[in-house]
Amino acid sequence: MVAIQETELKQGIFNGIARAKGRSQSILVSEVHKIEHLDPVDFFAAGREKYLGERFFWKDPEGKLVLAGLGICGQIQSDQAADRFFHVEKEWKRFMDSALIINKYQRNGMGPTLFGGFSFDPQKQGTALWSKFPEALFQIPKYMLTLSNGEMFLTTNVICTHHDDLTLFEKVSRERQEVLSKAAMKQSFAQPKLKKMVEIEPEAWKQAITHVVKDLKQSELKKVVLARELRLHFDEEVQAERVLVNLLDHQNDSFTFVLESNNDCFIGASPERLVKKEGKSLYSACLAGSIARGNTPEEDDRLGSELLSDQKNLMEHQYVVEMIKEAMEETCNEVLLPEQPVLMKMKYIQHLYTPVIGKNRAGTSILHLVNRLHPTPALGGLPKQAAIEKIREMEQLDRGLYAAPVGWMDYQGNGEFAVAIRSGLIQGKEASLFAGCGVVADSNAESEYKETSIKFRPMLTALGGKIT
Ligand SMILES: C=C(O[C@@H]1C=C(C(=O)O)C=C[C@H]1O)C(=O)O
Ligand SMILES: [Mg+2]
Repeated sequence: MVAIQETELKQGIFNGIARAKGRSQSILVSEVHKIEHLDPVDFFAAGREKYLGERFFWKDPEGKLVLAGLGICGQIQSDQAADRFFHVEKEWKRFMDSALIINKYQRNGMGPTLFGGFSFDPQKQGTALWSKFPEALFQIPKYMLTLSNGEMFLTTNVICTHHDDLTLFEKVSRERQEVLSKAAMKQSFAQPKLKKMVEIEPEAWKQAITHVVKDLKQSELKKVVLARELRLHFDEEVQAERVLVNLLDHQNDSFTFVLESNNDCFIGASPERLVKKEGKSLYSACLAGSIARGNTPEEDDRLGSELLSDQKNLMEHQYVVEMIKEAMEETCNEVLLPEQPVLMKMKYIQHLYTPVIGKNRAGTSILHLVNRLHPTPALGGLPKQAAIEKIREMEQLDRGLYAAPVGWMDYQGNGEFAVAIRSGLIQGKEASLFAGCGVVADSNAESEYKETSIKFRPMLTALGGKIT
């Protein structure tokens, strides 16, 4: 079992309380410890009893960084459409301005770290489906495990107020020990049985595609992404841990994320980065244009080559490249990207992929970039505003956090956001899955329908179902 030396946290809380008294405001104390190896999923699962509904999980595709957060030490939310990015930024800065940070490791994703996401379109009328998630939802966890390049760290975050005394330290230290003892035990999670699968209005969806294709031929619109929903019914409550383990096993080269809010759970394995910031280095990705994987290596190669030279898919992709390049050039001195896309092969699907790298000019925050980039034409369309309005008008689906930015940022301003696709919302014994596709002037409703069916597969398989 992992035991932690207590002196630094005790001193930190002592100083935090003194600072809270001096300034008449609450103070965040954050302490980082290097710990022995733990399985991050076991850590996440250790929070089931006490912190259910207040947990998150993140893994980047290479597994260089894994985060698992338990409990809510602080939360930033917004239901305001206009300034939600700015609001999160401002509140986060307020926490950080007075925070006491004990962290001798100069690495990303530890110490005070914010995890959460934004909704796709705060101006679209929401439905009951996403009632547990505001337009922006970010958590500062009580306990956070960081797996950073193979080494493991535990961050403890505590809010100190002027009413507190050192019994706060005793409480936190007891609670933390409890979490670590539980995390040291392996747990198993049942695979619920899928009883029923309902495709929401597939025919109406195809008609919407045909309608949009007509619009694309008659207006300034070049691309619109339309998405649809699958509703699943199970014999028992679905536990996020089971789905998470399945995603990590079968979609390991994705961004894997879990964000709980109340009793609902948003979860997914996305191949698509929105933006990553590491010091001055910025990374983004253009991912659009899709084709199935082949059943044999030869068929797979043939499909890959077909995708690389298919005009409809190249067009779908090129719109994304143009927009991301332009957005990155606004804040970067130098933007590098290859001239031609390459293939990104996932388990069930292959995509056209263009990586983008930039050197950030001083002062641009990751949230500024998230705001500028979201939604890229891979998830919204082009021109941005007209496409969002078309989606608002034509799409039945309440996207909620689907296709929107989900990710983390730390107190040093580093962070990463993925585009939350290949995702689903678990609600007790039910779940909704989401999938969309880029509609351009050459699109055909039937093949876009098939493309979205493939895109449901990662989540559907993780939930124990399959598409025949
Ligand atoms: C919208 C989704 O995927 C996006 C649409 C793609 C396409 O239409 O070719 C490809 C990758 C993603 O940017 C989804 O998976 O739901
Ligand atoms: Mg497509």
